[in-house]
Amino acid sequence: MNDSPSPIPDSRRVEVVAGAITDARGRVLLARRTEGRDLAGLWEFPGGKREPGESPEQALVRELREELGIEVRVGPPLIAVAQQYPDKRLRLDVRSVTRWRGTPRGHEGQALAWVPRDKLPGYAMPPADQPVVAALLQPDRYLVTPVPASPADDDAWLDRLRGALRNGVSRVQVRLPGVDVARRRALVTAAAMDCARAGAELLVNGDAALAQDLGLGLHLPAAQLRGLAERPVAAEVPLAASCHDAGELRLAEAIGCDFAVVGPVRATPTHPGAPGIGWAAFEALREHVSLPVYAIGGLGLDDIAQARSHGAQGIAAIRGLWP
Ligand SMILES: Nc1nc2c([nH]c(=O)n2[C@H]2C[C@H](O)[C@@H](COP(=O)(O)OP(=O)(O)OP(=O)(O)O)O2)c(=O)[nH]1
Repeated sequence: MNDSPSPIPDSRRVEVVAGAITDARGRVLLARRTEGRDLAGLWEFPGGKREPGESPEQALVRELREELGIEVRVGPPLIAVAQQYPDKRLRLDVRSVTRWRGTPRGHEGQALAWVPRDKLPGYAMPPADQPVVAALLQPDRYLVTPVPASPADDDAWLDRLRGALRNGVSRVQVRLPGVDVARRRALVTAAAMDCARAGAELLVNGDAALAQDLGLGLHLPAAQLRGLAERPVAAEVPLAASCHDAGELRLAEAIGCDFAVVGPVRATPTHPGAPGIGWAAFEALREHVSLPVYAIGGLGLDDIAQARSHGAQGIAAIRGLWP
């Protein structure tokens, strides 16, 4: 599928800064957009448009004073999401806020709700907010396993997987190209037990039958994704896809993928000769969908903050996450 050029000119770019305001019980403050405004009735993170000459921090302090009557200390960046809307290109820059003075009230007549984190997906929100909610709830790293060189290495491979789980990985794609069916099944079964014990999610790369059989998630290579018109596994199991262009991302969203992976952002030994697309191209692709999207290609833990600043859920990696 080809990338269609964006129909929205750069002059329609709108910079918005908002707060993920979180109280001591971990609840997040949402505000409901009032009637007569764009996206009326949807819930959002309080904030608003940056004015000329304002830094994001200054804009957020002003907006939250005007809208909620509180004086905030702006915390670290959570994620900045570029998103295409029918009439504009939005960039929603969300900052964590855990410290403020005063009690938030809807000074513009907007309803407010303190929402426990796990209840956030139940609130209808604008498209740019879906990746923000995912950034609050889902892992910022996605391990893709390397292939054990020979059957003699399978035990060591499982040891390394356990090491990765101990290091905090909680979303894993088992990718075993060239490994025969029986050995693949044995490795995936053993890996699934370790992941379950660690509370981690496991997705099998490219083998829908095996995923279905073992009740595991499925990760679709782009070539498989392109042949699908509907979700190939039950709604209860995780589904993800590797995508390289806007058409593949839209298809991944349309068939109900939970998240996608886009890259290579940098050149990597796994794909010799393929140059990295860079962060600007990653961000431009991401804005076509509201799925959480991991960046892949030569990335490691040190790249997570930069990935988030370009709208990524986080990083996906083989070497960067394998101990
Ligand atoms: N504050 C905030 N705005 C959001 C979020 N998600 C999202 O798509 N937006 C959009 C809605 C608006 O188009 C824009 C924020 O501008 P604003 O709050 O100053 O809204 P407004 O009604 O004055 O703007 P508009 O109707 O003229 O677009 O960003 C969010 O979580 N928080």
